[in-house]
Amino acid sequence: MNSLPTPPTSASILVVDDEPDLRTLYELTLLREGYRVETAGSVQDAAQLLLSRRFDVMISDMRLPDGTGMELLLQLREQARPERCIVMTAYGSAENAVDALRAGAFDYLTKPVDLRQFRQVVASAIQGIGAVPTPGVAPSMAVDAANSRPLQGDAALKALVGESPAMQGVKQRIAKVAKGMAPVLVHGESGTGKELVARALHACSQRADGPLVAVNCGAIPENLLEAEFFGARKGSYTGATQDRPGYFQAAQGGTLFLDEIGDLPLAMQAKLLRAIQERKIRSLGSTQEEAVDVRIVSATHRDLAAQVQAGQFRQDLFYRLNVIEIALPALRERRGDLPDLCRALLAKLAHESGLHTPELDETSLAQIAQLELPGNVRELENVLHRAIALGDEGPLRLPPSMESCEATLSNQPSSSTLAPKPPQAATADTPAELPQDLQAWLDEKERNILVQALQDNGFNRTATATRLGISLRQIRYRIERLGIDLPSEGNKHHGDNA
Ligand SMILES: Nc1ncnc2c1ncn2[C@@H]1O[C@H](COP(=O)(O)OP(=O)(O)OP(=O)(O)O)[C@@H](O)[C@H]1O
Repeated sequence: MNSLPTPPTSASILVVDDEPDLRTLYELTLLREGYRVETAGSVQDAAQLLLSRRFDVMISDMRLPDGTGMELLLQLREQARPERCIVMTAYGSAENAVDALRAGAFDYLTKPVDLRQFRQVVASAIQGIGAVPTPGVAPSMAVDAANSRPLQGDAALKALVGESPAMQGVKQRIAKVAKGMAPVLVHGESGTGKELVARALHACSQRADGPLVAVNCGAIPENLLEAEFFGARKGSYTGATQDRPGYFQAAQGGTLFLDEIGDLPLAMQAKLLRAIQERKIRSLGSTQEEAVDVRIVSATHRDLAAQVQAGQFRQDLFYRLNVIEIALPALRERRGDLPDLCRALLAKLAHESGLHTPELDETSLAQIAQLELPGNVRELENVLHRAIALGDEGPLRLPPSMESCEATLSNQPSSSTLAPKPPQAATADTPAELPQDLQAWLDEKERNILVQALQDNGFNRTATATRLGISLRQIRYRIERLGIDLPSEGNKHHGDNA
């Protein structure tokens, strides 16, 4: 079967398809790429081959005469085999593809298979296996080699501070799903660390050497979305004086992180869905389509399922993005992580600002424990930033006049060691009735505070940021996120190429 000479360390691939012509086409395509190939026409034949040897990758059609590619995939997973699986599904059967990804397939291809895409997906599955094992070598080698990026991935996981059971679960899930191509949707309140999760997914994947492109979907003007995502050819719109790559091109071979995906307008959702399904994009003003090899990680603080119900988010796109979900806990659900978080954030802030790292003693921790912190870790970071900036030598103390904290102090009785807040400060801001939609309620509060502070500071963002104890980047981000219109200056920051 395998007649062409192959390099001694080439990867080995098993192709399973019952149509002899297609089998030959795939086999020849792969042999030309320098891989070693075996083929099988049924589940039984494939199982027989798998009994006798290991492969690096198995590519299987979904529908086979005596079963399904899914059965083979599940068998491999049950036996904890190292083969990466690519399944081929009929055009339009999105459910099969999603089910296969959920069951642990590395990736899927839609029939009729585009050979360029076929080569790309296989290359992507092989990439990161490292020193590709020759047949007969212990399977663990392939697994170890596939994990050949422990330091980068470890560092990114460590940046996600917190050892509470909820955070341990999140980190385990990241490590488990990082290696595949399945789209991941990260869900969590604002400030819970969704971007850190996306970075960890990228760093733990075999794409870690490729780019990570982070995009805030809510911050791009609607008329620029298409050009920003897919690129634009010179002259395609006023101001396009040269060819410009889009986020998809910039993320080629890496990860595209779509933050605030729930803010994407419906028209753009349709275009994004097409790009994800076809894995091809067309730059604005171009007649040519180009293939893209990008892993999609998206994030939202919204309830996307509810947005689907309300007709604000396309169900098919939701289905595509949400193949794997990672839910990030709010800080109030993991209060036990506060000491570790404070230590890590203080060290980071002190390093960034050149200020000393204050000691955290029981009193400082007790003070911090009194804060509700509805803005999660980002709010904790802001509180600590202000405390360092305003504090004296010695252990960290929250300044009694820390106005931005007043609203967040809990109603619980203050400890005598704390700088006590008048109870009315806490209750004045507490709604008579609990909000139906906490995030919308918090957004509204945040918006009012920002508008007030911007007005007080003549719409100078730097002065407003200083007044509120947050960084310029954060205030820009919040202004964009909450859609606050500034009288003179436009906000141009939307993509953030890491
Ligand atoms: N577990 C964590 N460990 C350390 N730092 C964290 C953690 N979670 C969040 N942070 C810090 O909090 C800030 C906000 O995090 P991040 O931007 O990832 O949140 P987010 O959930 O993406 O927020 P948003 O929805 O508002 O975009 C960042 O400075 C980040 O480094």
